[in-house]
Amino acid sequence: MRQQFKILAINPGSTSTKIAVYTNEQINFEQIIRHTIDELKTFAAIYDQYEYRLALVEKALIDHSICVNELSAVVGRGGPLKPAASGTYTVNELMAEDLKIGIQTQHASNLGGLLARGIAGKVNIPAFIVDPVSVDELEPLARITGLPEISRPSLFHALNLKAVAHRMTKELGKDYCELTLILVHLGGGISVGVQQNGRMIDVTNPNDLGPFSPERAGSVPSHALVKLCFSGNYTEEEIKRKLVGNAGLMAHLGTSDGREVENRIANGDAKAALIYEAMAYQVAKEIGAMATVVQGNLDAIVLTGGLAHSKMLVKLITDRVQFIKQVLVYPGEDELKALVEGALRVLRGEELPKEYK
Ligand SMILES: Nc1ncnc2c1ncn2[C@@H]1O[C@H](COP(=O)(O)OP(=O)(O)OP(=O)(O)O)[C@@H](O)[C@H]1O
Ligand SMILES: CCCC(=O)O
Repeated sequence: MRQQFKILAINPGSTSTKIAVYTNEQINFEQIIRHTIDELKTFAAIYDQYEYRLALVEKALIDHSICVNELSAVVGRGGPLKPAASGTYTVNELMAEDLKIGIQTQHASNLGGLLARGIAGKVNIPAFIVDPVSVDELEPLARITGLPEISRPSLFHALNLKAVAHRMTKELGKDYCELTLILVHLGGGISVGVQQNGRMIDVTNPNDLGPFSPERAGSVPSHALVKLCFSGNYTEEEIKRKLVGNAGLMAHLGTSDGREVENRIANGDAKAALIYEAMAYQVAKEIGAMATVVQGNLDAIVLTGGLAHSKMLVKLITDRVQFIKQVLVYPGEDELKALVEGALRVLRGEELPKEYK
C-alpha cells in the first residue's frame, strides 16, 4: 500500500488565512479564516500578526478534530524572499529571519513559512515552502535592459505555473524537465514565461511588464509614465497603486471581473469588447515573444489562472497563437493543493528539499 502522508497547508493573504489538510492528494478539509480590517489594524507590522494567526490555525485544526501529531509535514506559502531556484524549501533559520523582516517587501505571505515552522516545530516534523514568487531561473540574456542600473527581476505566479507544469507532465507520462512550455497565468495579474529543462528562463513580472491584466498596467510607454510621475498630481504610492491595483480592466471599465466584462460585451458594449480583446492581443503578443526565446522549439502553450475559465478570452488568445503550437488550458488555480503537491514530492523522495541560502 502507498505510504500515507497527512499535510497541513497554510496560505496567508491580506484579508484571510486559507488552510487545508490533505492525506496524500485527497483533501480532508479546507477552510478560509477571514480577518477583518479592525482585527488587522492593531498590528503595526506583518510579523506582529504571527501569534494571532497561529492561534486561529490551531483552533481550526481542533475544530476539524485534527491533532498536530497526526501530521507528516506543514507547508506554507512562500513570501517574496531572495531570488532562488524553483522547488520545495525547508524553512531554515535564515529563511525564517528573512520572512520575519520581509526581506523584499512586507506581505502577508511572509507568514506562511513562519506559521508552518511554528506548528511543525512543536512535533518535530518538516516545515516547507514551495515556489515563492521570487523564484529566479532567468538566463543572463533575459535580465538585461537598456539601462545598466536597471535589470529585469524574476517575480511571477511561480506556485501555480510550476504546479501546472508538474501536473501536465505527469498526465502526459513525461519527465518534468523534458518539455519546453510557454506558461501563462491569467489572473488578477498576468505572468507569461517560457520553461526549458524545468527552468523558467524568461518571464514577465506581472507588476511591471508584459500584457495589462484585470487590475495591473503591464508595460506602458516609459516617457508618458515619467511625465505622470513628475506631474505633481500623484505621490509615489498613488502612482504604484495606479499601476498595480487600479489599472487594466479596472481602469478602463471600472471592474476587474472578467465575467462582468463578458456580460457587458454580450449586451453590446463596444468599449468592453475592445478593451477585452486588447488584453488578449497583448497576451498573444507576449506568447509570440517568448516563442522566440526557444526559437519556436516548443511542446505546448499552456493557459491557466481564473481567466482561463473564460471560453471567450481563451479563444481570443488561441486564434492568434495556435500557429506557433497547440494550446492547452488548465483553468483556475489551487494554491493549497499546489503547496501540498510540492511537499509530497519531497516526502516521497521524488525531489530533494532545497536549502535557502
Ligand atoms: N468563468 C470566468 N469567466 C471569465 N472570467 C473569470 C471566470 N472565472 C474567473 N474569472 C476572472 O479571473 C480573474 C481572477 O483570476 P484568479 O482567481 O486567478 O486571480 P487572483 O487570485 O485574484 O489574482 P492573481 O492570480 O493575480 O494572484 C478575475 O478577473 C475573474 O473575474
Ligand atoms: C508578483 C507575482 C505574483 C502575484 O502578483 O500575485
